[in-house]
Amino acid sequence: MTEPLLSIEALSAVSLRDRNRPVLRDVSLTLKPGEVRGLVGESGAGKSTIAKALLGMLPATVKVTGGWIRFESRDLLRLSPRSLREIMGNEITLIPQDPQTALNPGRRIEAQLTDGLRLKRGMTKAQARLEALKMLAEVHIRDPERVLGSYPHELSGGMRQRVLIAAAFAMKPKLVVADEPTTALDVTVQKQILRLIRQMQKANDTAVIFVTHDLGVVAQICDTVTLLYAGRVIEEGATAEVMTTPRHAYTRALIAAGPRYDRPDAGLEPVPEAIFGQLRTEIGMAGEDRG
Ligand SMILES: Nc1ncnc2c1ncn2[C@@H]1O[C@H](COP(=O)(O)OP(=O)(O)OP(=O)(O)O)[C@@H](O)[C@H]1O
Repeated sequence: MTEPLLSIEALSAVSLRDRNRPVLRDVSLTLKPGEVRGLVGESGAGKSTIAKALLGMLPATVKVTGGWIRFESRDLLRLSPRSLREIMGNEITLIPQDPQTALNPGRRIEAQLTDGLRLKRGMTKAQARLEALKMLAEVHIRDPERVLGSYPHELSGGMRQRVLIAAAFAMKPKLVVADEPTTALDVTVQKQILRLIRQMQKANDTAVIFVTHDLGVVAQICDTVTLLYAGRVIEEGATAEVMTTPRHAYTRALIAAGPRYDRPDAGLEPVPEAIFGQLRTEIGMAGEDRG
């Protein structure tokens, strides 16, 4: 059996901003090298909190109350800031939600792509430029010279996201955390970007944690899925199995509601209110506000 690359064990956290309300409740999941796992759930389910914990970016107002995050043999929650800095941006990287805000508007793409290569891989300016051109070609950017010379506002949203995908894979990381990477893009571009992430992941055999609201996206690109509600794992397993034989009534209702279950305007069946009641009882949320 392959050793897991990542193993989250009984992770619990509370929000200090919100009267110590539980944000994560005993969350466990494992990820093998090269596995693509979807983290799915409605707003407030705790997906981003898990992503931030993996990236060493938990806000001061979220307090971990128990559990471990083992990355290979290291416990990410208890590493020195220096060891964390060595891992983040190198072994674990991020594809962010909004390519617009993730890039520095005042610097050309070349400077933003080559900084890491020069600093972390010790390349000269000329070597880093060549490497950046290669990286852009890998994410199917046709005129990499022009893109390197551009400022972010001169590129489309899809192009900016390609640049960030190139940057995320540039260091040959073991794990990429993709935090709703297509939410800010047009539907047609979304499809291309999903395909690209999957291609890059396969070519490099990188493990990916893919945060999304969208079960349709999970079905398209994730090998495995963990479904969260109010910080609790409700269902998990191989994507094909969960989608065809879901065990929990909530999962069944989400699948029936269609890929965009989070958008009532899509005109699909909403999740019946009774199921939320059942979830709240199971999770032991009596007395907590729903939010
Ligand atoms: N900076 C913060 N400080 C304290 N609590 C927070 C903070 N950010 C989020 N929370 C709380 O953590 C809970 C989970 O939020 P989180 O952002 O992880 O959910 P999510 O599933 O990613 O939702 P979304 O899809 O809306 O991003 C929420 O109840 C929220 O109130």
